[in-house]
Amino acid sequence: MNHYDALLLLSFGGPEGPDDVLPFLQNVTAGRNIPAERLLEVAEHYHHFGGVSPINGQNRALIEALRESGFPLPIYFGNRNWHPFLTDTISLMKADGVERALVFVTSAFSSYSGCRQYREDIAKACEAVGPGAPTFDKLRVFYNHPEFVAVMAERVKEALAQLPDGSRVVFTAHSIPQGMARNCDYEVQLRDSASLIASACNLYRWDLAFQSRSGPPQVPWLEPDILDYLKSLPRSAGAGGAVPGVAVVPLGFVSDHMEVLYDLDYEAKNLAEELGLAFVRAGTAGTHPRMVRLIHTLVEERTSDSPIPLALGGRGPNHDVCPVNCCLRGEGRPPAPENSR
Ligand SMILES: CC1=C(CCC(=O)O)c2cc3nc(cc4[nH]c(cc5[nH]c(cc1n2)c(C)c5CCC(=O)O)c(CCC(=O)O)c4C)C(CCC(=O)O)=C3C
Ligand SMILES: [Fe+2]
Repeated sequence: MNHYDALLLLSFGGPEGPDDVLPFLQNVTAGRNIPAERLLEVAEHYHHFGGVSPINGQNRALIEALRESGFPLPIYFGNRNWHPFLTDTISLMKADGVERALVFVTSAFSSYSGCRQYREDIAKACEAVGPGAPTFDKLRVFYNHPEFVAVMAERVKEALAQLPDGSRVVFTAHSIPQGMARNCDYEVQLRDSASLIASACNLYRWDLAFQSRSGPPQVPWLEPDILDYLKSLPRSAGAGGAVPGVAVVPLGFVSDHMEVLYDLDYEAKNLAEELGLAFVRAGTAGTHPRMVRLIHTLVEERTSDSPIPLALGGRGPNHDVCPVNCCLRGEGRPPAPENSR
């Protein structure tokens, strides 16, 4: 029997007021190659919503829903980039006598940003806290878990019910540099997850696009961008006929984040309007009761003597313990100019 004293919900963090925006963005981009103009542009996205990202509130609501569901362990909340900072949370856990904890990371897919970087964050925070810090075991990613697939299928159906027949379904996820994508299963997992959700909705076609690209323009990131995708949809009654509308499904975000509010609900929606496309943004998983059940089952799986790991499709349950080279950051370097050597 594997015993754990607590669950840590570990997330990205986001600002909760105008004064938080710049220091938050500085934390996110420290040591990253993000152009200054991009940073100012993103700061404006946050200010557009009063400097408040929904992410922390969504995570607190999920923790509340877990507690109300009779979760068997005390739950702690820590973030990479904003309060409550992971180091403070781990200090608190140590003071409370927690020795061994499971970690639920708020990312359904594996990438440097969603997997390895969180493990590095834990290692750094434990080092800062010093001797007596708890040990942590990360729960596996859940992109093909039946509960996650079921929630997202429900979200897709809700969106399609508001759209004319013949509308397209496009799943979106945060773009990452192609160099980073080569080091992980991010894109394969996204396609697998999207295809499982589409089957659950009896959809015969779906697409995958990316959003929220950052970094210098000469570095290739995953494409197509959601805006280019919308522009590419047939608009006149040609061979296949015009596409009347689109359901945009933020598959890569487990709850509403600034990227969802700004890049989809504002930018993509405005573009769709200009293009004459009906537009519905599907909901995120958020605090759906199935998300709560998902976390219960992931924890039961790790504490049971005879676990039955649930997974749909052909890829099976993802690993519990990451291999040494899992989700390396990758170079993301721009290609050398033609005339240099
Ligand atoms: C894969 C992935 C996820 C999903 C998995 C996961 O959850 O990790 C994710 C989530 C998020 N990304 C977020 C915000 C930002 N991401 C940035 C920058 C970057 N993201 C990247 C990737 C990802 N990001 C990458 C490769 C960069 C380039 C810099 C770097 O190599 O690290 C920047 C800098 C400015 C910009 O250029 O956009 C910001 C502000 C927020 C919070 C939103 C809110 O406040 O509601 C969340 C949940
Ligand atoms: Fe990001």
